[in-house]
Amino acid sequence: MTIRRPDDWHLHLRDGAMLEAVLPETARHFGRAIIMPNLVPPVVTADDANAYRARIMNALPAGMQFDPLMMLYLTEQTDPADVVAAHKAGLITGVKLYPAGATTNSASGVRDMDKVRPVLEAMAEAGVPLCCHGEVTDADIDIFDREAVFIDRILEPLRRDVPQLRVTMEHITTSTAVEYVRSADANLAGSITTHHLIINRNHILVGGIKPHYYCLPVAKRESHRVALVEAATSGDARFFLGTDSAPHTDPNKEQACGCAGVFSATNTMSCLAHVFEVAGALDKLEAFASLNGPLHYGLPANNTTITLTKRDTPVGYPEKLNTGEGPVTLFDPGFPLHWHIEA
Ligand SMILES: NC(=O)N[C@@H](CC(=O)O)C(=O)O
Ligand SMILES: [Zn+2]
Ligand SMILES: [Zn+2]
Repeated sequence: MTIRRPDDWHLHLRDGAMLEAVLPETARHFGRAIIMPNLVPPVVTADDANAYRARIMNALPAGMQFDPLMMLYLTEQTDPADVVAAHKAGLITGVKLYPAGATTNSASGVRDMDKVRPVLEAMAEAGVPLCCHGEVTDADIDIFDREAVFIDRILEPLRRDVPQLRVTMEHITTSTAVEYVRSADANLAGSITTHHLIINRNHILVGGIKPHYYCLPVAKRESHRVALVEAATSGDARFFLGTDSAPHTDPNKEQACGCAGVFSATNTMSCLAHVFEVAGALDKLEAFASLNGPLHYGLPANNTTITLTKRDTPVGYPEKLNTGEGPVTLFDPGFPLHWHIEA
């Protein structure tokens, strides 16, 4: 099966030795990716984004083609003029909202949505997309409810007050989010990860705790996974791939307080072909991975292709990627992957 080259609309490349190790894993199959700005310190200004982009291009092995789409990390100090100018100059694709404390390296994120209202209004006016980590952080809200409460308390009021803002609810994990995106106008889209199409919370918790399946938002019960598969394989243009491939070294995952994040860049396309085949929707894979994302961000689809071939012999993906910072365990879907990718 040959499809347009896919893009990844939510990717963590990190920096330094980790960046060098993980970048080829994405660039091998993907044409572009939205690069998450949650470095330490975060990517908050156009200058930061420019410098980070240069480090990424510098780490790209000779002969590989890849276009990193840069994001700014929204803080309560973000200057609306800097954001609008950076977007106009083509330096950034959008701005990322992390509710403070919601996930990895989100301490500089937003505590009070009123403080960022001027930036969001300027973005709506200038057509700058907003990407959201859609979870509230209130201590009294159960971790399995944090996405649904984000819709009620943050996203719906924001979209009512600033309806022209183009929003992606990223890495959605619930049928509530699927329904919310379906019920909205074209200014709202939902990205879905590879792992949330494959695992539910049992994978994390049954038979011993599995740190390599722990990510945020945390995987929910099976009925939510089924809703995500239905959305992804439906062909509905408002749903597209954002892998949220988020490498952490094994020592950082396998400990009493382990980091959140699943690393799936290497085998994502084989996993997706499997999921779409099981759903009887291989003909919708191209829309989900290669067409719907560019449509939402107002970009053309890639003009090169990749070919996926199903073989009797499974693909021999390694269990771990060795990086200069230590080993990173690759997402294990729990079944053999027979779809081979030729880029
Ligand atoms: N998804 C995760 O569990 N972790 C991401 C952050 C994020 O996307 O929320 C990371 O940076 O490690
Ligand atoms: Zn997130
Ligand atoms: Zn992420």
